[in-house]
Amino acid sequence: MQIYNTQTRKKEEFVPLVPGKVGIYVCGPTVYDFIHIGNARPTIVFDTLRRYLEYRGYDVKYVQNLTDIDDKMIARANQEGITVKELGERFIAEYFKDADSLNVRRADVHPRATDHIGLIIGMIKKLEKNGKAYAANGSVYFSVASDADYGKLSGRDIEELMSGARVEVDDEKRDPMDFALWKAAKPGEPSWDSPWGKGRPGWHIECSAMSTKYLGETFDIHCGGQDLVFPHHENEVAQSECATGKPFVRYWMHNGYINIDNQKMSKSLGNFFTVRDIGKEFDLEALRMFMLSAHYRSPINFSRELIEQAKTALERLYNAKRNLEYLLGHAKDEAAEKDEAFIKGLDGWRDKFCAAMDDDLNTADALGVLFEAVREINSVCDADSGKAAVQAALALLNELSGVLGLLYKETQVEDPEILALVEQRTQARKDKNWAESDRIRDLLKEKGIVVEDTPQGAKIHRV
Ligand SMILES: Nc1ncnc2c1ncn2[C@@H]1O[C@H](COP(=O)(O)OP(=O)(O)OP(=O)(O)O)[C@@H](O)[C@H]1O
Ligand SMILES: [Zn+2]
Repeated sequence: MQIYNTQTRKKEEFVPLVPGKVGIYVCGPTVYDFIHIGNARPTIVFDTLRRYLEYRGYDVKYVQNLTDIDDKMIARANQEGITVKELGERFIAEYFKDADSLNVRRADVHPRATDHIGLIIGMIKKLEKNGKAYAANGSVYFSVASDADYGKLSGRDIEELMSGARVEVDDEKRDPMDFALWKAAKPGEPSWDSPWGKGRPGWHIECSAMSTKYLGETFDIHCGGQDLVFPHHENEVAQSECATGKPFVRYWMHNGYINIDNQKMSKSLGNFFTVRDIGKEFDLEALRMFMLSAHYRSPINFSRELIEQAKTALERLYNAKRNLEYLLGHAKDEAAEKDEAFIKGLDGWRDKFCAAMDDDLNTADALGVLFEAVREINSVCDADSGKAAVQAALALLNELSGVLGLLYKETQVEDPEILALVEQRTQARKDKNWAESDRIRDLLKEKGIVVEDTPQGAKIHRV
């Protein structure tokens, strides 16, 4: 697989550190509010990366942190009159609700910053010992000037950064580019004991400390949105490499923005839609489809029309699936003449799908392949097809859409109450009692069941 590595600014062949195993760290949300659909992009895209690597046989360890202490957390908790801990618990639960409704699998570990204070302090002490950090008035800062490699991830020139940085009045930092590893406690803020007095960790250090704990000092893939390249990830590299003396991350992957009118969707600009709100208007599987319809590094300008399009595209996949399930229930055991070539041809679709995903996780092209495959399946599979052919087509459709985390909703209806209603409706139609048949159809619709009358009888499926 080729991966575009932000650090080298080119596509590189992905070779894991340990054959057969992959360690992935994704910067997760700061849990002070509901996530917006910009935040949902890395969540969905990197969940798909994980699924694909597993599909290709890798044993993946996937870690996503939850930032549950920082300035935004403290400000919001004060505003709401609750503790930072209560705020964190509330929005961690809300985050998982959204992740579940986007069919994003739980990470193997979801470390929280506040559960790792001792570990973080240990790393800061190491940096101090290595001459890379200094304490000032109960806070500790990373000394950017002490790190000759600083700027290598984002490709920024350190001299330029230094000269451009603003010097704050009363600044206790030696250089304006230095950043906080530990922040001395202010009155009313949550704090922990440390060698420098009471305080709390800075944001960047939590990711360095927790990724190392769960994935090792050097690991394979680190992901996040483009806005994190600088300063967050640049600072992570500096902290980790200066603490361990080893290379930190082998491949850096960054997703492009979800924009509104070509401006990044963000809380501070107020131009955002939460996943929860979009979920009131659309089935969130359509939002997942929308995210995967573009390459993860391309910006997407958000519009409702694009989600509508994604919904229609998704419906085409579900129709194909239902059709195959229906055919399977009626197909003959013996193969039709056309079946052998058709079954052989299915492997070609799988190969093309993987070729697209191998090209820097090109989900847009992979979806294109899936739709081409569906077009062929729809035109070849019919009432004459043998069972094996229909089964193979259905398996391929489920397999490839499963890699993308799509097409997971139940399509078959087994609920006895629903089946009894369908039976009553069939009887009403036989009796030419159209009013009753329409009434039952509407009742079924309310329960999310659509009835289609075919020459073979009533076909039902979930909406
Ligand atoms: N508009 C966007 N498009 C794509 N990814 C985004 C967007 N906004 C944030 N992200 C990503 O979402 C993840 C969670 O970010 P974080 O919790 O820092 O967001 P936030 O601070 O709440 O967002 P905001 O940028 O709106 O203030 C990060 O990987 C970040 O890069
Ligand atoms: Zn991070």
